[in-house]
Amino acid sequence: MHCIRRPARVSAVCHCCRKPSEEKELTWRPQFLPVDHPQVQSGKVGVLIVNLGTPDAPEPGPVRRYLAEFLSDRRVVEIPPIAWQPILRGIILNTRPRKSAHAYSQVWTDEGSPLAVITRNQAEAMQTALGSGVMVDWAMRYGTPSIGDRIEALMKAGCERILLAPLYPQYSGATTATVVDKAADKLRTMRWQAALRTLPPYHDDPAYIEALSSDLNRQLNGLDFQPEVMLLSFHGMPQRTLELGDPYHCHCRKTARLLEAVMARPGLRFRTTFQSRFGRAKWLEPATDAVIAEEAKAGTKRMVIAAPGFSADCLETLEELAMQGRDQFIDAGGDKFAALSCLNTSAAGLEMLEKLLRRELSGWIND
Ligand SMILES: C=CC1=C(C)c2cc3[nH]c(cc4nc(cc5[nH]c(cc1n2)c(C)c5CCC(=O)O)C(CCC(=O)O)=C4C)c(C)c3C=C
Ligand SMILES: [Fe+2]
Ligand SMILES: [Fe+2]
Repeated sequence: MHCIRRPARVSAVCHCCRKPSEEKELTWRPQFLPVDHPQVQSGKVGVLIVNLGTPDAPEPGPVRRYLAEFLSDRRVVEIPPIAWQPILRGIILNTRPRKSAHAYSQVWTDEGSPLAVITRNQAEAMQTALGSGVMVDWAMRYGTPSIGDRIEALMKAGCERILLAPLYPQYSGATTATVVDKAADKLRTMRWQAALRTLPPYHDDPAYIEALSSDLNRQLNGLDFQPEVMLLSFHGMPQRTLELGDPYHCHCRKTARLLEAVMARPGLRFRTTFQSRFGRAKWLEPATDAVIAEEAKAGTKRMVIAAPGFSADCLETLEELAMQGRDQFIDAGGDKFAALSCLNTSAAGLEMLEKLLRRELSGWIND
């Protein structure tokens, strides 16, 4: 019998051929084993939490590098590279980095970009929650730390099984799928691959809806005004992706419908909108900025906005919604405005995340 899988172990001894990895430990090596047997660590389970990515600094150079990688992903911009790359290199990367760097500088923290800081904190909290039987790490799809490097690190630490957890509740080709592609690119280079599981979209998972409902209700109860309308603003996508069969739009709509029902706040109107339009193509509608202005012009005085599709606060929520959104609302005649936080490391958010991860780890770890 060659090999029986054993519980998690990181050993200096290969548990298959029982070859000690350190030459000095070779007290009993049978004659037939090769002397150059590599060091082996095995039997562990890893979780890799992934989010979109962010520049390394709020300056034009790092933002340019980040945007170049992000916007060259063919799942993000579905224009043939022969047409797109000249526009990207010739126009966008010469104009947008300066503007975006300024926006980033308004939300940057002492510890770094909010998206990276919060994602790291979520991973640390999951390490504590799941215990030492699992190794939890985090990565970014674009920029650093990269998915490939962190998969390699988990495997070097002995993880033979990895749960890849893109923190996108709503699936889209431009987010969830490209994370899986990137992980597969890394595995493609390996002789001995880890077994991979992926966290499915959780847009309608009762644990996610409950977590959102309880955390948003908690934040609403702490406001010093009673909002008339609550916008549920999701990141936009080109309209064409919906027509091509991407489920993202349906997932967003379903999250919004379930959330509104569970939040049960009579007297509060809910509207679903799509933000962060990029480029000239038609994007999903209605657009968040248009609805903010339309509401204020129609006489709405008190508005709150939440972004249920973002697991962590980032440029798009802290600058675009909380800062620009407020200005748009007040300039158009509104009076009171609040942008609510994402689930981040709230108690409700972490409890939900632990539940989802434990479920997907089922059979790999003891409950
Ligand atoms: C939550 C899901 C996201 C989807 C869907 C999404 C699609 C998408 N985004 C762009 C272009 C940009 N997005 C940018 C920032 C950004 N996008 C998401 C999430 C989704 N994007 C996040 C979490 C962030 C914030 C990153 C951060 O560092 O805080 C940016 C960069 C910022 C800027 O220059 O404005 C761009 C550009 C496209 C084209 C797209 C769908 C096809
Ligand atoms: Fe985006
Ligand atoms: Fe649908």
